[in-house]
Amino acid sequence: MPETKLPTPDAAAYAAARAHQNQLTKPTGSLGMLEDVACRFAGWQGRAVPRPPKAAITVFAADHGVTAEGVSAYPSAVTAEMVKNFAAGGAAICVLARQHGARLEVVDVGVASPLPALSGVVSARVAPGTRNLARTAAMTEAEVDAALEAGRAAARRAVDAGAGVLVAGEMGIGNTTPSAALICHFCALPPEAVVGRGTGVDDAALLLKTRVVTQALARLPAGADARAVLAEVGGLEIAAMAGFYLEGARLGMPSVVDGFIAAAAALAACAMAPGLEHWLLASHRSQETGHQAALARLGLAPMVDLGLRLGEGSGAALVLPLIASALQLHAGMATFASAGVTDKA
Ligand SMILES: O=C(O)c1ccc[n+]([C@@H]2O[C@H](COP(=O)([O-])O)[C@@H](O)[C@H]2O)c1
Ligand SMILES: Cc1cc2nc[nH]c2cc1C
Repeated sequence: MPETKLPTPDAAAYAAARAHQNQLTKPTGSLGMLEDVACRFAGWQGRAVPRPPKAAITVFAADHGVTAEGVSAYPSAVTAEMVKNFAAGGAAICVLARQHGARLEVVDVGVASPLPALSGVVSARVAPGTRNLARTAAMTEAEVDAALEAGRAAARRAVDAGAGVLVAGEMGIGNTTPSAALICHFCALPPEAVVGRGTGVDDAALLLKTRVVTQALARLPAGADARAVLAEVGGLEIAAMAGFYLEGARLGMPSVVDGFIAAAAALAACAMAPGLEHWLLASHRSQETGHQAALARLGLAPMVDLGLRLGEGSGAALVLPLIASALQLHAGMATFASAGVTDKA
Protein backbone atom coordinates (compact mmCIF):
# COMPACT_ATOMS: atom_id res chain seq x y z
CA MET A 1 0.00 0.00 0.00
CA PRO A 2 1.42 3.41 -0.87
CA GLU A 3 2.38 5.62 2.08
CA THR A 4 -0.46 8.03 2.90
CA LYS A 5 0.68 11.67 2.83
CA LEU A 6 -1.56 13.68 5.12
CA PRO A 7 -2.17 17.42 5.25
CA THR A 8 -1.62 19.18 8.58
CA PRO A 9 -4.40 21.15 10.27
CA ASP A 10 -4.11 24.94 9.81
CA ALA A 11 -2.05 26.18 12.80
CA ALA A 12 -2.86 29.87 12.16
CA ALA A 13 -6.62 29.24 12.13
CA TYR A 14 -6.24 27.14 15.29
CA ALA A 15 -4.32 29.97 17.03
CA ALA A 16 -6.87 32.58 15.87
CA ALA A 17 -9.69 30.42 17.25
CA ARG A 18 -7.86 30.07 20.58
CA ALA A 19 -7.40 33.84 20.76
CA HIS A 20 -11.10 34.29 19.94
CA GLN A 21 -12.10 31.82 22.69
CA ASN A 22 -10.11 33.87 25.18
CA GLN A 23 -12.13 36.98 24.25
CA LEU A 24 -15.53 35.35 24.88
CA THR A 25 -17.54 36.33 27.96
CA LYS A 26 -16.51 33.46 30.25
CA PRO A 27 -13.54 32.71 32.47
CA THR A 28 -10.65 31.52 30.27
CA GLY A 29 -10.90 27.76 29.75
CA SER A 30 -14.26 27.43 31.51
CA LEU A 31 -15.93 25.62 28.59
CA GLY A 32 -13.29 22.92 28.95
CA MET A 33 -13.07 20.46 26.10
CA LEU A 34 -15.72 22.34 24.09
CA GLU A 35 -13.14 25.11 23.60
CA ASP A 36 -10.61 22.58 22.28
CA VAL A 37 -13.22 21.07 19.95
CA ALA A 38 -14.02 24.49 18.45
CA CYS A 39 -10.33 25.32 18.00
CA ARG A 40 -9.57 21.94 16.44
CA PHE A 41 -12.42 22.41 13.94
CA ALA A 42 -10.93 25.83 13.16
CA GLY A 43 -7.64 24.11 12.34
CA TRP A 44 -9.41 21.45 10.25
CA GLN A 45 -11.51 23.96 8.29
CA GLY A 46 -8.77 26.60 8.04
CA ARG A 47 -11.05 29.33 9.43
CA ALA A 48 -11.04 31.00 12.86
CA VAL A 49 -14.81 30.59 13.14
CA PRO A 50 -15.61 27.13 11.78
CA ARG A 51 -18.94 26.25 10.18
CA PRO A 52 -21.13 23.56 11.81
CA PRO A 53 -20.33 20.39 9.84
CA LYS A 54 -22.76 17.84 8.45
CA ALA A 55 -21.95 14.38 9.83
CA ALA A 56 -21.74 11.15 7.88
CA ILE A 57 -21.73 7.78 9.64
CA THR A 58 -20.42 4.61 8.00
CA VAL A 59 -20.88 1.28 9.78
CA PHE A 60 -18.51 -1.47 8.64
CA ALA A 61 -19.73 -5.04 9.22
CA ALA A 62 -17.72 -8.25 9.17
CA ASP A 63 -17.36 -11.62 10.89
CA HIS A 64 -14.53 -13.22 12.82
CA GLY A 65 -13.31 -16.82 12.64
CA VAL A 66 -12.12 -16.53 16.23
CA THR A 67 -15.73 -16.81 17.44
CA ALA A 68 -15.23 -20.59 17.04
CA GLU A 69 -13.20 -20.40 20.28
CA GLY A 70 -16.17 -19.05 22.29
CA VAL A 71 -14.89 -15.48 22.77
CA SER A 72 -18.26 -13.71 22.43
CA ALA A 73 -21.50 -13.84 24.39
CA TYR A 74 -23.47 -13.86 21.08
CA PRO A 75 -23.35 -16.11 17.99
CA SER A 76 -21.77 -14.96 14.71
CA ALA A 77 -25.18 -15.05 13.04
CA VAL A 78 -26.01 -11.80 14.87
CA THR A 79 -23.66 -9.84 12.58
CA ALA A 80 -25.77 -10.56 9.47
CA GLU A 81 -29.01 -10.20 11.43
CA MET A 82 -27.91 -6.78 12.66
CA VAL A 83 -27.01 -5.68 9.12
CA LYS A 84 -30.63 -6.43 8.20
CA ASN A 85 -31.70 -4.47 11.28
CA PHE A 86 -29.54 -1.52 10.12
CA ALA A 87 -31.23 -1.67 6.72
CA ALA A 88 -34.65 -1.73 8.39
CA GLY A 89 -33.74 1.31 10.52
CA GLY A 90 -34.12 -0.44 13.87
CA ALA A 91 -30.59 -0.38 15.31
CA ALA A 92 -29.40 2.21 17.84
CA ILE A 93 -27.22 3.94 15.26
CA CYS A 94 -30.21 4.28 12.90
CA VAL A 95 -32.18 6.09 15.60
CA LEU A 96 -29.24 8.40 16.38
CA ALA A 97 -28.51 9.10 12.70
CA ARG A 98 -32.16 10.03 12.15
CA GLN A 99 -32.17 12.21 15.29
CA HIS A 100 -29.12 14.15 14.11
CA GLY A 101 -29.93 14.19 10.40
CA ALA A 102 -26.70 12.34 9.62
CA ARG A 103 -26.08 10.30 6.47
CA LEU A 104 -25.85 6.59 7.39
CA GLU A 105 -24.24 3.97 5.19
CA VAL A 106 -23.53 0.35 6.07
CA VAL A 107 -20.68 -1.47 4.32
CA ASP A 108 -20.47 -5.26 4.29
CA VAL A 109 -16.73 -5.92 4.19
CA GLY A 110 -16.98 -9.56 5.18
CA VAL A 111 -20.15 -10.85 6.81
CA ALA A 112 -19.90 -14.65 6.90
CA SER A 113 -23.24 -15.48 5.32
CA PRO A 114 -24.23 -13.91 1.99
CA LEU A 115 -26.73 -11.09 2.38
CA PRO A 116 -29.55 -10.16 0.00
CA ALA A 117 -29.42 -6.69 -1.58
CA LEU A 118 -30.44 -4.31 1.21
CA SER A 119 -31.22 -0.62 1.03
CA GLY A 120 -28.45 1.51 2.51
CA VAL A 121 -26.02 -1.44 2.57
CA VAL A 122 -23.02 -1.37 0.23
CA SER A 123 -21.51 -4.73 -0.61
CA ALA A 124 -17.71 -4.60 -0.54
CA ARG A 125 -17.11 -8.15 0.63
CA VAL A 126 -13.46 -9.13 0.84
CA ALA A 127 -13.95 -12.59 2.38
CA PRO A 128 -16.68 -14.44 4.29
CA GLY A 129 -15.19 -13.34 7.61
CA THR A 130 -11.63 -13.71 8.85
CA ARG A 131 -9.89 -16.97 9.64
CA ASN A 132 -9.56 -18.01 13.29
CA LEU A 133 -6.73 -15.86 14.66
CA ALA A 134 -6.33 -18.22 17.62
CA ARG A 135 -4.78 -20.69 15.19
CA THR A 136 -3.66 -18.88 12.04
CA ALA A 137 -3.35 -15.46 10.42
CA ALA A 138 -6.76 -13.76 10.31
CA MET A 139 -6.20 -12.40 6.79
CA THR A 140 -3.73 -12.24 3.97
CA GLU A 141 -2.09 -8.87 3.34
CA ALA A 142 -4.03 -8.73 0.05
CA GLU A 143 -7.25 -9.02 2.06
CA VAL A 144 -6.03 -6.25 4.38
CA ASP A 145 -5.37 -4.03 1.35
CA ALA A 146 -8.83 -4.75 -0.07
CA ALA A 147 -10.48 -3.93 3.27
CA LEU A 148 -8.42 -0.73 3.61
CA GLU A 149 -9.58 0.28 0.14
CA ALA A 150 -13.23 -0.47 1.00
CA GLY A 151 -12.84 1.96 3.90
CA ARG A 152 -11.15 4.58 1.74
CA ALA A 153 -13.91 4.37 -0.86
CA ALA A 154 -16.55 4.77 1.86
CA ALA A 155 -14.79 7.91 3.16
CA ARG A 156 -14.76 9.36 -0.37
CA ARG A 157 -18.52 8.70 -0.69
CA ALA A 158 -19.16 10.41 2.67
CA VAL A 159 -17.08 13.46 1.69
CA ASP A 160 -18.71 13.59 -1.77
CA ALA A 161 -22.09 13.62 0.00
CA GLY A 162 -21.05 16.84 1.75
CA ALA A 163 -19.85 15.58 5.14
CA GLY A 164 -17.68 17.87 7.25
CA VAL A 165 -17.11 15.32 9.98
CA LEU A 166 -16.84 11.55 9.62
CA VAL A 167 -17.89 8.73 11.92
CA ALA A 168 -16.86 5.10 11.47
CA GLY A 169 -18.86 2.52 13.36
CA GLU A 170 -18.70 -1.26 13.27
CA MET A 171 -20.72 -4.41 13.73
CA GLY A 172 -18.87 -7.69 14.09
CA ILE A 173 -19.50 -10.41 16.63
CA GLY A 174 -16.09 -11.37 18.04
CA ASN A 175 -14.34 -8.13 17.07
CA THR A 176 -13.23 -7.13 20.58
CA THR A 177 -10.74 -10.05 20.43
CA PRO A 178 -8.74 -8.80 17.39
CA SER A 179 -9.15 -5.23 18.69
CA ALA A 180 -7.61 -6.22 22.01
CA ALA A 181 -4.71 -7.90 20.21
CA LEU A 182 -4.09 -4.78 18.12
CA ILE A 183 -4.24 -2.49 21.15
CA CYS A 184 -1.79 -4.77 23.03
CA HIS A 185 0.58 -4.60 20.09
CA PHE A 186 0.42 -0.88 19.36
CA CYS A 187 0.41 0.16 23.06
CA ALA A 188 2.94 -2.48 24.17
CA LEU A 189 0.54 -3.68 26.87
CA PRO A 190 -0.06 -7.22 28.20
CA PRO A 191 -3.40 -8.87 27.29
CA GLU A 192 -4.50 -8.81 30.95
CA ALA A 193 -4.49 -4.98 30.78
CA VAL A 194 -6.51 -4.80 27.57
CA VAL A 195 -8.86 -7.78 27.09
CA GLY A 196 -12.39 -7.12 28.34
CA ARG A 197 -15.83 -8.68 28.35
CA GLY A 198 -17.00 -7.34 24.96
CA THR A 199 -20.70 -8.16 24.60
CA GLY A 200 -20.61 -9.51 28.16
CA VAL A 201 -18.68 -12.79 28.44
CA ASP A 202 -18.34 -14.61 31.78
CA ASP A 203 -15.12 -15.08 33.75
CA ALA A 204 -14.22 -18.37 32.00
CA ALA A 205 -14.60 -16.86 28.52
CA LEU A 206 -12.63 -13.79 29.60
CA LEU A 207 -9.72 -16.05 30.60
CA LEU A 208 -9.98 -17.95 27.31
CA LYS A 209 -10.11 -14.70 25.34
CA THR A 210 -7.00 -13.46 27.13
CA ARG A 211 -5.19 -16.73 26.28
CA VAL A 212 -6.26 -16.47 22.63
CA VAL A 213 -4.87 -12.93 22.39
CA THR A 214 -1.62 -13.98 24.09
CA GLN A 215 -1.15 -16.85 21.61
CA ALA A 216 -1.99 -14.76 18.56
CA LEU A 217 0.43 -12.00 19.58
CA ALA A 218 3.21 -14.57 20.05
CA ARG A 219 3.07 -15.27 16.27
CA LEU A 220 3.84 -11.67 15.32
CA PRO A 221 7.36 -11.36 14.00
CA ALA A 222 9.48 -8.60 15.55
CA GLY A 223 9.24 -5.42 13.54
CA ALA A 224 6.05 -6.42 11.68
CA ASP A 225 4.55 -3.40 9.93
CA ALA A 226 0.95 -2.30 10.52
CA ARG A 227 -0.38 -4.19 7.48
CA ALA A 228 1.27 -7.40 8.64
CA VAL A 229 -0.08 -6.89 12.16
CA LEU A 230 -3.60 -6.33 10.81
CA ALA A 231 -3.28 -9.48 8.68
CA GLU A 232 -2.17 -11.63 11.61
CA VAL A 233 -4.50 -10.46 14.38
CA GLY A 234 -6.92 -7.91 12.85
CA GLY A 235 -10.32 -7.91 11.25
CA LEU A 236 -11.85 -6.89 7.94
CA GLU A 237 -14.05 -4.12 9.39
CA ILE A 238 -11.14 -2.91 11.54
CA ALA A 239 -8.89 -2.57 8.48
CA ALA A 240 -11.74 -0.83 6.63
CA MET A 241 -12.12 1.67 9.48
CA ALA A 242 -8.37 2.33 9.35
CA GLY A 243 -8.67 3.05 5.61
CA PHE A 244 -11.67 5.29 6.28
CA TYR A 245 -9.76 7.41 8.82
CA LEU A 246 -6.73 7.64 6.53
CA GLU A 247 -8.71 8.72 3.48
CA GLY A 248 -10.77 11.18 5.52
CA ALA A 249 -7.61 12.86 6.81
CA ARG A 250 -6.05 12.82 3.33
CA LEU A 251 -9.10 14.78 2.16
CA GLY A 252 -8.77 17.19 5.12
CA MET A 253 -11.73 15.74 6.97
CA PRO A 254 -11.76 14.94 10.71
CA SER A 255 -13.17 11.71 12.13
CA VAL A 256 -14.81 11.08 15.49
CA VAL A 257 -13.36 7.86 16.89
CA ASP A 258 -16.04 5.72 18.53
CA GLY A 259 -15.25 2.94 21.06
CA PHE A 260 -12.79 0.10 21.60
CA ILE A 261 -12.77 -1.34 18.07
CA ALA A 262 -12.53 2.14 16.54
CA ALA A 263 -9.54 2.92 18.77
CA ALA A 264 -7.80 -0.26 17.60
CA ALA A 265 -8.41 0.75 13.98
CA ALA A 266 -7.14 4.27 14.67
CA LEU A 267 -3.94 2.90 16.22
CA ALA A 268 -3.30 0.75 13.13
CA ALA A 269 -4.01 3.73 10.86
CA CYS A 270 -1.69 6.01 12.85
CA ALA A 271 1.07 3.43 12.49
CA MET A 272 0.57 3.67 8.71
CA ALA A 273 0.48 7.47 8.62
CA PRO A 274 1.96 9.30 11.61
CA GLY A 275 0.12 12.58 12.13
CA LEU A 276 -3.27 11.00 11.50
CA GLU A 277 -4.05 11.53 15.20
CA HIS A 278 -4.24 15.28 14.50
CA TRP A 279 -7.41 14.56 12.46
CA LEU A 280 -9.13 12.52 15.16
CA LEU A 281 -11.49 13.34 18.02
CA ALA A 282 -12.50 10.72 20.63
CA SER A 283 -16.19 10.63 21.47
CA HIS A 284 -16.39 8.63 24.65
CA ARG A 285 -14.72 6.31 27.06
CA SER A 286 -15.90 2.76 26.41
CA GLN A 287 -16.46 0.35 29.27
CA GLU A 288 -14.16 -2.12 27.55
CA THR A 289 -10.87 -2.72 29.41
CA GLY A 290 -7.91 -1.14 27.61
CA HIS A 291 -9.87 1.56 25.81
CA GLN A 292 -8.51 4.37 27.96
CA ALA A 293 -4.95 3.18 27.33
CA ALA A 294 -5.59 3.09 23.59
CA LEU A 295 -6.95 6.64 23.61
CA ALA A 296 -4.00 7.82 25.71
CA ARG A 297 -1.62 6.30 23.16
CA LEU A 298 -3.50 8.19 20.42
CA GLY A 299 -3.17 11.38 22.49
CA LEU A 300 -6.97 11.70 22.61
CA ALA A 301 -9.20 12.51 25.57
CA PRO A 302 -12.78 11.18 25.45
CA MET A 303 -15.52 13.83 25.48
CA VAL A 304 -17.94 11.84 27.64
CA ASP A 305 -18.17 8.69 29.75
CA LEU A 306 -21.67 7.21 29.60
CA GLY A 307 -20.78 3.58 30.34
CA LEU A 308 -21.24 2.69 26.66
CA ARG A 309 -20.04 -0.56 25.07
CA LEU A 310 -22.29 -0.84 22.04
CA GLY A 311 -20.20 0.10 19.01
CA GLU A 312 -21.96 0.88 15.69
CA GLY A 313 -20.58 4.45 15.94
CA SER A 314 -23.19 5.15 18.62
CA GLY A 315 -20.87 7.02 21.00
CA ALA A 316 -19.60 9.24 18.19
CA ALA A 317 -23.18 9.95 17.10
CA LEU A 318 -24.10 10.84 20.67
CA VAL A 319 -21.46 13.60 20.86
CA LEU A 320 -22.54 15.26 17.59
CA PRO A 321 -24.83 17.67 19.52
CA LEU A 322 -21.91 18.54 21.82
CA ILE A 323 -19.76 19.31 18.80
CA ALA A 324 -22.58 21.45 17.38
CA SER A 325 -22.86 23.31 20.71
CA ALA A 326 -19.08 23.85 20.85
CA LEU A 327 -19.17 25.50 17.41
CA GLN A 328 -22.33 27.53 18.15
CA LEU A 329 -20.79 28.86 21.37
CA HIS A 330 -17.58 29.73 19.55
CA ALA A 331 -19.45 31.62 16.81
CA GLY A 332 -22.30 33.11 18.82
CA MET A 333 -21.02 34.30 22.20
CA ALA A 334 -20.31 37.96 22.84
CA THR A 335 -16.76 39.10 23.50
CA PHE A 336 -15.75 41.06 26.62
CA ALA A 337 -15.36 44.13 24.38
CA SER A 338 -18.67 43.77 22.48
CA ALA A 339 -20.71 43.13 25.66
CA GLY A 340 -18.90 45.68 27.83
CA VAL A 341 -17.94 43.03 30.39
CA THR A 342 -14.73 43.62 32.33
CA ASP A 343 -12.01 41.11 31.47
CA LYS A 344 -9.64 39.68 34.07
CA ALA A 345 -6.97 41.98 35.45
O1 LIG B 1 -17.42 0.04 20.91
C1 LIG B 1 -17.12 -0.57 21.93
O2 LIG B 1 -16.40 -0.08 22.80
C2 LIG B 1 -17.63 -1.99 22.08
C3 LIG B 1 -17.31 -2.71 23.22
C4 LIG B 1 -17.83 -3.99 23.34
C5 LIG B 1 -18.59 -4.56 22.31
N1 LIG B 1 -18.87 -3.84 21.21
C6 LIG B 1 -19.71 -4.42 20.12
O3 LIG B 1 -19.97 -5.78 20.39
C7 LIG B 1 -19.46 -6.63 19.36
C8 LIG B 1 -18.16 -7.23 19.78
O4 LIG B 1 -18.22 -7.85 21.04
P1 LIG B 1 -17.71 -9.37 21.16
O5 LIG B 1 -18.00 -9.75 22.59
O6 LIG B 1 -18.57 -10.16 20.20
O7 LIG B 1 -16.27 -9.37 20.81
C9 LIG B 1 -19.26 -5.75 18.15
O8 LIG B 1 -20.39 -5.83 17.30
C10 LIG B 1 -19.09 -4.36 18.73
O9 LIG B 1 -19.75 -3.40 17.95
C11 LIG B 1 -18.41 -2.57 21.09
C1 LIG C 1 -27.55 -7.34 19.36
C2 LIG C 1 -26.18 -6.70 19.13
C3 LIG C 1 -26.09 -5.44 18.56
C4 LIG C 1 -24.81 -4.86 18.36
N1 LIG C 1 -24.41 -3.72 17.85
C5 LIG C 1 -23.08 -3.66 17.88
N2 LIG C 1 -22.64 -4.78 18.41
C6 LIG C 1 -23.67 -5.55 18.74
C7 LIG C 1 -23.74 -6.84 19.32
C8 LIG C 1 -25.01 -7.39 19.53
C9 LIG C 1 -25.09 -8.76 20.16
